[in-house]
Amino acid sequence: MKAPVRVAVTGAAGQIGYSLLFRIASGEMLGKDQPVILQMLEIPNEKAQQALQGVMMELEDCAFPLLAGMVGTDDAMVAFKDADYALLVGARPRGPGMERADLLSANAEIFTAQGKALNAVASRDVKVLVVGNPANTNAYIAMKSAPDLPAGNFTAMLRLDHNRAASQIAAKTGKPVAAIRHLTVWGNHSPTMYADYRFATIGGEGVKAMIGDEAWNRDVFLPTVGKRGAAIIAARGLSSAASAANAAIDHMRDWALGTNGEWVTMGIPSDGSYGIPEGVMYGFPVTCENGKYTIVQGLEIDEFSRERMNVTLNELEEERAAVAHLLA
Ligand SMILES: NC(=O)c1ccc[n+]([C@@H]2O[C@H](COP(=O)([O-])OP(=O)(O)OC[C@H]3O[C@@H](n4cnc5c(N)ncnc54)[C@H](O)[C@@H]3O)[C@@H](O)[C@H]2O)c1
Ligand SMILES: O=C(O)C[C@H](O)C(=O)O
Repeated sequence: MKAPVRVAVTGAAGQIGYSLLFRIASGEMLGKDQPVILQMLEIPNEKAQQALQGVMMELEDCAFPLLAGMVGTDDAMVAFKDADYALLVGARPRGPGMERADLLSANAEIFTAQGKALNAVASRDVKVLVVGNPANTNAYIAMKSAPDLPAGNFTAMLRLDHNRAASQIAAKTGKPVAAIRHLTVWGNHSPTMYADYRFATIGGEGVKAMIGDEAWNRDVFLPTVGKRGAAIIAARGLSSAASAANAAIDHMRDWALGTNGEWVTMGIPSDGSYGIPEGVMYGFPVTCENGKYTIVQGLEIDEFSRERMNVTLNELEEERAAVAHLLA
């Protein structure tokens, strides 16, 4: 039996937490041979802490063979202590009358504090996934607040967008979703994201040629994928939770256990590839092996794609500028 690893999850009593924790404890994220210790963080509020206790009771009641321990806390220094994996889900939601800038600064405070706590107490190899919105900028803030950890340990979740794009393509082509390869989503987890199937294949055949409909790409596919989060909120009255938790599991599993050469999308600090300025937390196509991700290189960027990639880049740069004073 392997030694247990420590998995920190913030916002553990929230919607996504409820879909996520049980799957981590059952081995779906890190493998059926990998025991885990769950270190769960919630806000210092009686109701939230009580709800967290309830979640922990249920985790106990599952008698998961791989669940080697549990910690529930309101202290980030406890939750992140020696963490090997950290899923930062808890964030401040947008309230009535709140502008995007207010949301950015409310979350900047949370992710500055959590970045500092990770810097102080987490494993030096900790793999961090930020789910809480605005995910890319929150991940950027946490990364900047943790100068002693490698910047590449911080990632943002674009995998839900990637999975949404795959399902739309499967529906359009009538092919199984599992057969789609080489798909990606560039940029920000926001409606400006650029879902790109120009390189995608199904059974070795190019998806672009198979669909052969640029108007569908521009007028149906891109808006459907980009606005899917809003469509779910409109339908459910709550934001996506099970699909978001599923994407978080996919992201961490692939990062930790590898993709066997297949592309997945991760929000990562740019290394300058594809003209995206270094350090910007941007969705890229990557492959993963031995616990490391590598950006897929050499893809041709046509004029339409460059335009889309710049729109989402500009939005990220605006978000970065809006929080810059908090990171000084
Ligand atoms: N990146 C993505 O694809 C994606 C997809 C879906 C949702 N999200 C985002 O994920 C976040 C969580 O969604 P949810 O539906 O679970 O929300 P939720 O409101 O149900 O749960 C969030 C939980 O986080 C807790 N929390 C808030 N601040 C915290 C802090 N500083 N430390 C620890 N816990 C804290 C809250 O008390 C709450 O229990 C939201 O920001 C949502 O917009 C992102
Ligand atoms: O869109 C949202 O606000 C929720 C989430 O980020 C999503 O994509 O479902």
